[in-house]
Amino acid sequence: MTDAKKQAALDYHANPIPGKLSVELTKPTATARDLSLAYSPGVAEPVREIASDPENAYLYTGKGNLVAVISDGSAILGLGNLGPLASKPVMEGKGVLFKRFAGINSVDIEVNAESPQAFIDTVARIADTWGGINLEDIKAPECFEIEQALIEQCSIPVFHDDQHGTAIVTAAGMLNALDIAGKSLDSARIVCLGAGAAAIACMKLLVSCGARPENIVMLDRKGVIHSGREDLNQYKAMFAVETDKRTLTDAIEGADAFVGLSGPGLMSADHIRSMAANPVVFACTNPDPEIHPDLAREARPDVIMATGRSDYPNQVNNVLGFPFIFRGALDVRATRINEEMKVAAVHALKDLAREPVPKEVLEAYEMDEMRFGPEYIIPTPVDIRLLERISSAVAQAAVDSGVARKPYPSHYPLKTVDDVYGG
Ligand SMILES: O=C([O-])CC(=O)C(=O)O
Ligand SMILES: [Mg+2]
Repeated sequence: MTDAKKQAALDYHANPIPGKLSVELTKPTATARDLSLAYSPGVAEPVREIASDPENAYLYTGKGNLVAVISDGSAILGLGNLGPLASKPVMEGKGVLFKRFAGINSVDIEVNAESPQAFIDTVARIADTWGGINLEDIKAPECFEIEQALIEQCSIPVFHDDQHGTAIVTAAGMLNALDIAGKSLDSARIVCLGAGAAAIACMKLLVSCGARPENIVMLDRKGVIHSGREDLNQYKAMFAVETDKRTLTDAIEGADAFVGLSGPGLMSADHIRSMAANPVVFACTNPDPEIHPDLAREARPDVIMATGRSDYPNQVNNVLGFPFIFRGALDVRATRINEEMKVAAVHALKDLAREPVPKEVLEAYEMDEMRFGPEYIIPTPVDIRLLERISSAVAQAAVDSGVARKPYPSHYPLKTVDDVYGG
């Protein structure tokens, strides 16, 4: 970023009031009567109701539309372990996106935990008060154990956004990009640079969607993850392949697709030049991608390129997933977000990219045209139809797969965030 853009980002966060979120009241509070209902003595009535049946919390409190965004700051974007407090702008940012795109209230919680177990215990003890828990920016491999333990201990959806949100959006974008390149997922040779939370989840979901494990080469900081390595944790070991390739230069030659979830600037023009025809390059590290889109295009005019950023075409970022996935899960009171719901989200997102783009989106991006092709493989976050399509698909999949505690919502499909409480 230029110095001017950096300063603009700081000013945006500082002015006119610090931060990006506030709390609003939903009930009248003008009169003594109002206050006697909102607080003592009236508040005792919903207390008694909830004490006698915890489900009543959905009726008398904000629980059903409230998500906790929880991090320990151990893997903030692609910036690394900068601690809980430094993660707060990102967690507030996730709250902005939850509210803006899906009408979901959220509170950010940054936990200073000395161990994964301490983090798990902290979250488990406060879990009941939320409709769902979005885990964010927690480093691998600890994030896998943390998420699994919390899913087991909580009866509300617990979702590690960097794994599954990113994987859903990547899979949708990849299916479309390969299609545009005239290729298919089941025969594509894929190189994944990075072996953290997002990388492992992305490759797992691509395999669920039809990619062949033997066609995937994953690299961590030490190079290719191959079957001869003895330093692999169980998550990386799932992707160990028999190969004599050792470096990115070895692996990328002739590859159809590259997925970068690693660090800034790790891919060179030479790497991209050695890929197969119509290469698909997802350089998704935030804020600075593995290769700059301008450099990639200069090296390979036939590239189909995506980044995690909103200032270039094809933003493959979990913002296209998590707000709407939680919306659908909350509205059927799902006990968890399962594989069926994730795959339903992939297809809803992928299919939406093939439809004509509404004029509001063109205006927001100051473009005359956007149409399914190399420069538009995935919808943009401002596309209001995401709310309708993904939430509906996820809610239906939750009902069909037996994790919903309520029927498919009668107020669906949602056309705007003003509709989220129904009529
Ligand atoms: O915040 C973003 O832009 C996407 C994300 O979750 C990350 O990079 O960790
Ligand atoms: Mg994140």
